Amino acid sequence: MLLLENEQGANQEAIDEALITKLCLIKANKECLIADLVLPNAKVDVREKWLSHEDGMSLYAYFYRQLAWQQAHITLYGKQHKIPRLQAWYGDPNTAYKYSGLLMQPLAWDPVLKHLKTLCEETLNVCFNSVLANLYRDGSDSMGMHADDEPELGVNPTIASVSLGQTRRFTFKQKQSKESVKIELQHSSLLTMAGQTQTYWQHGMNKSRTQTGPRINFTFRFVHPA
Ligand SMILES: O=C(O)CCC(=O)C(=O)O
Ligand SMILES: [Fe+2]
Repeated sequence: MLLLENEQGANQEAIDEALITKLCLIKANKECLIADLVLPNAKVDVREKWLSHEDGMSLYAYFYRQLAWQQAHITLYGKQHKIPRLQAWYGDPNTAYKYSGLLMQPLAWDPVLKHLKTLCEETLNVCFNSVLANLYRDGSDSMGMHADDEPELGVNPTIASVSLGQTRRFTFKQKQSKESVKIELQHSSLLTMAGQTQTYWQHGMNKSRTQTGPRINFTFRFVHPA
């Protein structure tokens, strides 16, 4: 019996190793179209079908199962609230990140997540050292309007945002005029926010009654070590 259990364990590990090797061979579509969003004082573009549909599905299934998803709490006016999504923060050892009063220590890179980072770096010619992973379990999970403008991201950060799973509507809102622009973030797409986007605009994702399937999003960043 013990032997059988050991054998099964070894087998499972072999499968995982093979799967990781396969996922680390995924390539991004170098020819995909780049659509620029027309937002004043911002630099935002979207690459739809940046990954093939099938590769995106395989990555989605792996990350859903494999990442250390947690439901964090934030404290607002002295009261604790569960944030309406699951999150995980991965990065190089010196990339602790403060977010809504939470100090998040990075988890060590998962090999497939590190590969996805490399694909973003190759596409954009930018270095990243950390990523916030978000899992929106259904349409009632969301992210409030915010700018990724923490000092540790530096001036005019480039942020690469990869979407897998359910398409969700994403909103940009100009900080001063409150003008808003909505786009649909599709499975396997890459959205890039750069230049002065975080200075002049907020972004976020409302709850949805129609877009109810689960979605995973990664925002790759470069955190300047403290
Ligand atoms: O889920 C998304 O598309 C956006 C996530 C985001 O804005 C963030 O992680 O800062
Ligand atoms: Fe953000």
